[in-house]
Amino acid sequence: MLPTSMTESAPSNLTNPAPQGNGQNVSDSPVAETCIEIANFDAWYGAFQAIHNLSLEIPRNQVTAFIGPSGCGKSTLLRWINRMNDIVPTAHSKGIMRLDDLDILAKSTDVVHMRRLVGMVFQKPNPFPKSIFDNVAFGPRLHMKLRRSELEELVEWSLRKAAVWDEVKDRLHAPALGLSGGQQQRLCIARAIAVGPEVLLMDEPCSALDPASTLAIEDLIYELREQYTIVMVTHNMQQASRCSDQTAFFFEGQLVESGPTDDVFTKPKEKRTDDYVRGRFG
Ligand SMILES: Nc1ncnc2c1ncn2[C@@H]1O[C@H](COP(=O)(O)OP(=O)(O)OP(=O)(O)O)[C@@H](O)[C@H]1O
Repeated sequence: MLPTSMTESAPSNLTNPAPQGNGQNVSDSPVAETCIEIANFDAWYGAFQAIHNLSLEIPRNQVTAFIGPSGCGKSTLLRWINRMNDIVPTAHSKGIMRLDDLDILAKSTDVVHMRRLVGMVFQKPNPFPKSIFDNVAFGPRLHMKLRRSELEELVEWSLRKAAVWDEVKDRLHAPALGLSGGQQQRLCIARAIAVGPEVLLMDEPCSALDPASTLAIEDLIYELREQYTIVMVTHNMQQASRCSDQTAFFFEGQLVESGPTDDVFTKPKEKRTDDYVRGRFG
């Protein structure tokens, strides 16, 4: 059973602080609905093709892990899902990438709006050099018109959801950079969910953390999928098997196979997957 803080719904009078999808938990539904559709997707850096004709459906309210050896294109794909590669001048792509009805790759898509729907958490926690409160309030101040009391309510809701409220509630106006690495990463998750995303992208979110903080973030990821669709890049096979529902294995810019995590780990269809998950290369 989830702790109270994780089951509370968002403050009712706020503008879209909760996920903007249908909020349906996949465990109530026999067939997972697709949240992100990727079809015939190719991506390049200049003339170098980093992703080849990749098609994948990412189910709603599940954790999907991207695994594969270094340089196989996991981060490239993740970064296209919220157009982070727009800032890389040589990066270009073609194919289909949709979040529900939103065409992620279309030039006409409002990237600021899209990034509200698709939040990102990075390898190294990257709080702003501001207070804990101001980190979480940053997005809502930019996107929502809230009264002070509403903003305070939303900051508390987000910090509770990210399972860090109890540790920071007495020092909300202290610098975020004074928190431990694990607390900073949970703060970054709170900052990401404060604007009401549907999807959380996580690029090796635990790689800079100690084992105890890693377990805390893994528990959090698993619980957050009740409300968000999560896509996580990880090099840690135990982590993928502990906290993902679906796993996609990439090799040299291609998707080798994807499916329920148990199947990919215990009865993979492809020999390359079997070799990788058993640690024979990588
Ligand atoms: N900004 C860039 N400019 C040029 N090439 C890039 C750039 N970013 C990534 N690449 C190349 O694209 C390929 C895929 O890289 P990517 O970072 O997506 O792999 P990855 O699977 O996430 O690797 P890792 O697990 O090491 O993070 C690699 O060959 C990489 O060198």
